[in-house]
Amino acid sequence: MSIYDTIIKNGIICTASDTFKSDIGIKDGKISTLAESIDSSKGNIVIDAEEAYITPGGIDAHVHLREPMELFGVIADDFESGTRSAVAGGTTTIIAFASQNSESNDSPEDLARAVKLCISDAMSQKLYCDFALHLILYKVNKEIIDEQFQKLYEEVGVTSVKMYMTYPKLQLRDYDLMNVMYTARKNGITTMLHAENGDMIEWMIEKLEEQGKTDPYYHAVSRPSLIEGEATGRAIVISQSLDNPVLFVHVSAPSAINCIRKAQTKGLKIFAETCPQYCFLEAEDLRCIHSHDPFEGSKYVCSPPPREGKDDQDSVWKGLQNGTFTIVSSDHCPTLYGGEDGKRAAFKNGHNGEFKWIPNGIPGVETRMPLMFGNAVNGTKLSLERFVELHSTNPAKLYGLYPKKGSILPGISDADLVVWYPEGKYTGPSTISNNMLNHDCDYTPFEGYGINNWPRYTLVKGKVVYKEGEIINDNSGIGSYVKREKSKLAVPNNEWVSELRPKYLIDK
Ligand SMILES: NC(=O)NCCC(=O)O
Ligand SMILES: [Zn+2]
Repeated sequence: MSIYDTIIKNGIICTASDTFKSDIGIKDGKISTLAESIDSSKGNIVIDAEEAYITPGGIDAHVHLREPMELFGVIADDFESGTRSAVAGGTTTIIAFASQNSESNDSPEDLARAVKLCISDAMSQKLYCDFALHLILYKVNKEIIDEQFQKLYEEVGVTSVKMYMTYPKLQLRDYDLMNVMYTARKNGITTMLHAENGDMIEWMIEKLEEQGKTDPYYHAVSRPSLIEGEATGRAIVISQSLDNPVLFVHVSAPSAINCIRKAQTKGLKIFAETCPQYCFLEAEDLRCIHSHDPFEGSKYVCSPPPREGKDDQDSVWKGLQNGTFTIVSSDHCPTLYGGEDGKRAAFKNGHNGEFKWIPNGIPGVETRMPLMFGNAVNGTKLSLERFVELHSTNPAKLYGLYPKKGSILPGISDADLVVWYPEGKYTGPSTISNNMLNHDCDYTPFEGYGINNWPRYTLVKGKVVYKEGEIINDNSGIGSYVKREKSKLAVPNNEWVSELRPKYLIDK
C-alpha cells in the first residue's frame, strides 16, 4: 500500500543552509519525509532525480500581470499565462500586484476591496502556481488610516505595499511616504519603494526633448544612476526617521547599492531587491545597433534602465555575494513589441514613438531562475545555497510566506520543488529564445543568452506542472491565492533619531 503520493529518489537537496543527498516523500501536497532512502514501492508516483539538485520552488516577489486597475498600460500576461511561464522557469509562487482604486475615498474597506477585486479576477483563470499580492498605493489623501492596513492584513492577507518616487501618475511626495510609513510601521506592513527621483527625471526628459533626443536609448540617459542613488538615500533618511523598515525594489545603480550597504552596516532595517536585467543587460542594449530600426531598443525600456556596463553589473554581483541584496525578483512587466497596445503605444495619440511614451517594463518571470542558476551558480558567482536564499527562502521570509513556502521542511513546507538536470545531462537549448518560453509576450530581452541547465521538473504542491520542456496541463488549475503573514525580516528596531515617537508607542 502506498504511503506517499509521490517519491523523488536520488536527489541532492539544496536549501539556503544545507546541501545533502536525500529522497523526498510527498503526501497531500506537503513535504512529508526526507530520508536517505525511501522504498519506491511506497509511492504512487516515483521520480528519479538521478543525482540532480533539488531546490525549493522559486518565489518571484515582483511580477506585474494584467489586473483590473491597469496602471502600466496593457500587460501581455494575465494570471494564467503569467503563472504558466513562472512554473516553466521553476517559480512556484509569484507575488503580483493589486492597485489602489483611484476612486478610493479612504474608507476603511477601500484597500481590501481593491485586493479582493484582483483576487477574484485572478481566481477566475487557470492558475499553474500559487500567488499572493502586494498593493500599489499611489494616492494618499491625507494619511492612510489604521483600519485600512488592519483590514488589508486581516481580510486579505496582504502585508506589503509598494510606492513610487517616480512616474508622473504614481509619484508620491516625501510627505506622503512619511504618512504611509508611519501607519505601516504600526501595522507591520512592509513598505516597498521604487526609488528614482521623478522630478529630476522629468527635467532631464524635457532637456533631452529640446535637443531632439527621443530614441529609446535616451530613456536610459534620462534616468542616470545618480538619480536612483539620490532617491535611495533620501528614502533611507525617511525610513530611519520613522524607524520603519524599507525594501528597495529593482535596485540597479552602484550609488544606490552603496547607500543601502552603508545603512545596513549602521544596523538599519533596509532590504534590497535586484533583478537579472541588472546583472546581464546594459544601457547600450537600448541602442539596438544591430537593428535598422532604433525603436527596437524599446524592448529594453524598463525603469530603472539597464546600467552602463561591466563595472555597474559587477557592483550588482558584489551586492549579491556580500549580502547587500536580500532577494532577486524578475520585475516581470511584459508589454508586446508588436501590435498597437504594447511598446508601440508610444505612437498613439499623435506621438511619434518618443521614449517618454514607451510603456516601461520587460518580461522575465520564466528566465529569472535558469539565467541565475546557469550563470551564477555554475559560473560560481554564487553558491547554490545563496542562490536558494535569494530566489526562494528570503522572499518567503521577507513577505510572510515562510516556512510554508521557500523551504523543504517535512510536515511544514508545501511540496513546491524544482528538480534540475543532473550535471552534464541537460540537452535542451544552450541559449534562450523567445519561442521556447511560455509567456504571452512576443520577445525576451534575454534572446541569445547562454544557459546550461533548466528546471527538469517543477512541482507545485506535490503535482508535476512542468516536465522536460512541457507544461503538464492535467495539473493546471492547481494554483490558489495565499494569504500572507507579517514579515519575519522587516521588523522595526525601536531606535529613534529624534524625539518624535508615534503616539501609539508613547501611550503604551
Ligand atoms: N520596472 C518597470 O519598468 N516596469 C514595471 C513597473 C515598476 O515596477 O516600476
Ligand atoms: Zn518599479
